[in-house]
Amino acid sequence: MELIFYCRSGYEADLLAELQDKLAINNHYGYGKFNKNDALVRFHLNKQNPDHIQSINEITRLNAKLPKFSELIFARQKLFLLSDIAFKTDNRVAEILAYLQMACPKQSFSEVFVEYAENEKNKKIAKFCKKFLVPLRTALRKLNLLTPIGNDTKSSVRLHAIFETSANCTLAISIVNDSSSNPMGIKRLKMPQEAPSRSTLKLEEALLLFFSQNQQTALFTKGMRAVDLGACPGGWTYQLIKRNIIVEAVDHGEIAENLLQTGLVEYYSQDGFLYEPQQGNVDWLVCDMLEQPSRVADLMLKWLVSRKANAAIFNLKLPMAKRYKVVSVILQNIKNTLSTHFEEYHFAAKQLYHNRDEISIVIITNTQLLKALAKPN
Ligand SMILES: C[S@@+](CC[C@H](N)C(=O)[O-])C[C@H]1O[C@@H](n2cnc3c(N)ncnc32)[C@H](O)[C@@H]1O
Repeated sequence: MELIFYCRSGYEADLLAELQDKLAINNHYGYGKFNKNDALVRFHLNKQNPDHIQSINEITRLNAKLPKFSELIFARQKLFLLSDIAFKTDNRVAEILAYLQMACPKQSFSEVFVEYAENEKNKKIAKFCKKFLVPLRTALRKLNLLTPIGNDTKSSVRLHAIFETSANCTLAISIVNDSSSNPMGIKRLKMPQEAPSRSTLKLEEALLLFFSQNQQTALFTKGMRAVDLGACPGGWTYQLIKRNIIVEAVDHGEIAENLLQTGLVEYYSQDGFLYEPQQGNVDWLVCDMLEQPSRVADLMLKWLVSRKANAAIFNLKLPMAKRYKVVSVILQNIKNTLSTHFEEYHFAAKQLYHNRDEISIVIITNTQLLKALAKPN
């Protein structure tokens, strides 16, 4: 059995190191393969018969013992390989359907993605993928292999047709509640016109990835207070005031005038490492200061442990080399400190599409906010 993961181009070795580390926790061993900058890693699991195509049920059972997609920092998508197909004819749709009927007859899918791993080389296949989606989807629908639109009892698996060239295709499946719901594992966002910087998309994506809509509504309520360290020109502050949060924006730089005019932003030209909240504490601490990651992590912990903040969202800049190793030590230190000081806490970390050489982290330590997090989707 082979697993397929997408990641940011250039991060393949980091993702593989993470996979080896996290799979070994449950005694899963194997080997990974990737080409540098391909944005894709294939991981062959030992002790799983490679020639036997497992049933979807078997895959689901196996998946329960693997690290969850949400636990993988560098993975943009988590897939199970069905087959690599070298097309023999021009009728690619027919060949894909023939394979599916042979390998997993009557299996229906919640949806189908025709996609590629996002790298420089693959840009030329984008147009083909876009065109190929319609005939493949139509053919799957005709055979009742796709959950009909509007049907609430959706299949628990998604079909992925992955292309590098039009002559070959890799068929894979993802488990709907343990994978990215975005084609290519990429959350595409439109730059909001009133936001003063593209950085705003980092916080918007983080909120969408880490929380469901219901959770967001419960976690960000009118009148809550936040501190934004390294706020300028104000992209993150913009996301917070959009959610009716009062923001103390801290930075020596210049904050966008339109944010100040909302009446929800108080600007403080101070050092983020020394700043103290105006009312002693806040609901949310956010931080996008480009600083040494361990220094930022320590600062976040200081606020959380002393109850100056109930929750935090922050970015950690990644080092140039051994990124997984360095970051996993920092994250383990964070978790150790949290476990010492809190009976219960929520922690998640991910490299987002809008992150470059950084990762985004969310931590919630406050009991009320943890309850809000328990809201169903
Ligand atoms: C990547 S930018 C933040 C962008 C911002 N999140 C946005 O969405 O517009 C980093 C900011 O951190 C600020 N910064 C760096 N070190 C700081 C410090 N010690 N105290 C306050 N601000 C700091 C910089 O001035 C810079 O404006």
